Amino acid sequence: MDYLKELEGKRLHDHFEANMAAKTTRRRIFVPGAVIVGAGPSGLAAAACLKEKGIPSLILERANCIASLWQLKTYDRLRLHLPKQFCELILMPFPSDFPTYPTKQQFLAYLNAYAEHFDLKPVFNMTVVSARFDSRCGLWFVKTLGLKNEETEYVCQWLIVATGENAEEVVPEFEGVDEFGGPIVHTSSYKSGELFRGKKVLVVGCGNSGMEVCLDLCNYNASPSLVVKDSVHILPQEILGISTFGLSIWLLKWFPMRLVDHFLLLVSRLMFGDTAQFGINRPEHGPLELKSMTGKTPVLDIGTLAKIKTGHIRVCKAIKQLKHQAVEFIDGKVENFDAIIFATGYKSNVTSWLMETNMFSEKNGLPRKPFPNGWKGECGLYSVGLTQRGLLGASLDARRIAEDIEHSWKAEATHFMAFTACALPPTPPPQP
Ligand SMILES: Cc1cc2nc3c(=O)[nH]c(=O)nc-3n(C[C@H](O)[C@H](O)[C@H](O)COP(=O)(O)OP(=O)(O)OC[C@H]3O[C@@H](n4cnc5c(N)ncnc54)[C@H](O)[C@@H]3O)c2cc1C
Ligand SMILES: NC(=O)C1=CN([C@@H]2O[C@H](COP(=O)(O)OP(=O)(O)OC[C@H]3O[C@@H](n4cnc5c(N)ncnc54)[C@H](OP(=O)(O)O)[C@@H]3O)[C@@H](O)[C@H]2O)C=CC1
Ligand SMILES: O=C(O)C(=O)Cc1c[nH]c2ccccc12
Repeated sequence: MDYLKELEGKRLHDHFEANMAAKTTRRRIFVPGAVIVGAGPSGLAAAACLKEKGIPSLILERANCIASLWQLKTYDRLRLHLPKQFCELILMPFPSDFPTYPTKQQFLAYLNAYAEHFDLKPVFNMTVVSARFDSRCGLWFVKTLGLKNEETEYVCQWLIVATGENAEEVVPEFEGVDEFGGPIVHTSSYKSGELFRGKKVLVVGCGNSGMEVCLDLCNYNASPSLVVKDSVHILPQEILGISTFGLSIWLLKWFPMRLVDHFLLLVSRLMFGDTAQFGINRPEHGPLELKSMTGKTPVLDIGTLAKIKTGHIRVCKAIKQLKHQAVEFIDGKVENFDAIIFATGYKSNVTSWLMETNMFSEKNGLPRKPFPNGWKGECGLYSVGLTQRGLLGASLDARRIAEDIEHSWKAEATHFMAFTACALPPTPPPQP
């Protein structure tokens, strides 16, 4: 009994101490210019565009480095899957000796050079937990927690959301997860197939991550199986040496999307055959139409399909439930597996911290207005890199945001000059 009392007393004391610590460290900082949430490629591009126009900004980043998605949550053999000209950030090209599809290390070196060139110094380990607009003073109040839960409130006129479409992992729930017994990981913590040599691995999800992880597993002599729940478009990364993405953009200048989709599907059929014969059905809508309607990115094949054709990667139906070291599929088949890798994608986290309901959809945390208009909200709120158009889309957003802020920045500077000119005493006439 005494022990319980002592425990309760200690709990109250700890609670009091923690509260005091948090209270004593609470700070409020006024930021001239914009606060940017997220130091990924989008946040960096926005800050660079503002800097170029002489507008100050402060980037708040929850991780301890820039581009944390690329640095901490991607596998070793990752390369950009679009050619470099579609992935460089605005205002600074890739070095000319970069290959067409830069490696993850090259892309990170470029991003570090970018931050250095524009002298961007994000505040790291600073997680934004809420942001609200106060209409009485016309300012944003951005609350953050540091590593020791210390609270800081940043106050600013412009708020730029750059937290990405991949802010949180999506991990579906299945009956029997606790029974499985083997490793279960998300692709964000997968580095290479080394740990899975000789193992039977089930990869759940057939987006670009799932497809590329399967290929990597093959290269390490693991035996991957791939869950294709519904359907997916697989396109060649290049058509006769020309990037499929580049070719599509060019064709879209001349032809309607449906026709370009027909072309892409025809060429894919010629190059791959009918993917349905390997258990991979194509969606009802064409690849570009589906991308623009739902944001679902087609898979750009870098060799996975060949491994499916040779049987090195097996295709499975959706999962019904997990069992001890085994998985039951909806077609009734039960198969043994040593490990499961969820390649089930990511989601935005904006609605969890932004106290504003107009600009972002509750459903997916992305701007309600479709591309190219999703970058601007109300009351000085902006978003960059959330229009499902990859790095190219982020650069476009960053440019528009900086141009927009520049208008009010200039207007205010003129206002301020006029105000100081009136408020200051007149200059005394020169002495003879
Ligand atoms: C494996 C992979 C490969 C890709 N390859 C390509 C490609 O080849 N070409 C292409 O165009 N696109 C590609 N993409 C799309 C991808 O969205 C972009 O590459 C890019 O990373 C997007 O940049 P971003 O800054 O918008 O988001 P992110 O890179 O995700 O950066 C967002 C940052 O915000 C931070 N953050 C999130 N929440 C908070 C918070 N509450 N407080 C503070 N900070 C926060 C995160 O820690 C992160 O550092 C790829 C994506 C993945 C996952
Ligand atoms: N080399 C590169 O440049 C690479 C780029 N990327 C990019 O990164 C982003 C994220 O890609 P990725 O991680 O693949 O995520 P995606 O969201 O693109 O794909 C997730 C996949 O998981 C499937 N899925 C979701 N839930 C389940 C479930 N319960 N059972 C079975 N399958 C499920 C989805 O199917 P459905 O849609 O039917 O629900 C979808 O096929 C994309 O933009 C992608 O293009 C990724 C890897 C490499
Ligand atoms: O979102 C991604 O993963 C990208 O790489 C960018 C992208 C934008 N539109 C596309 C259409 C086809 C393939 C990739 C993209």
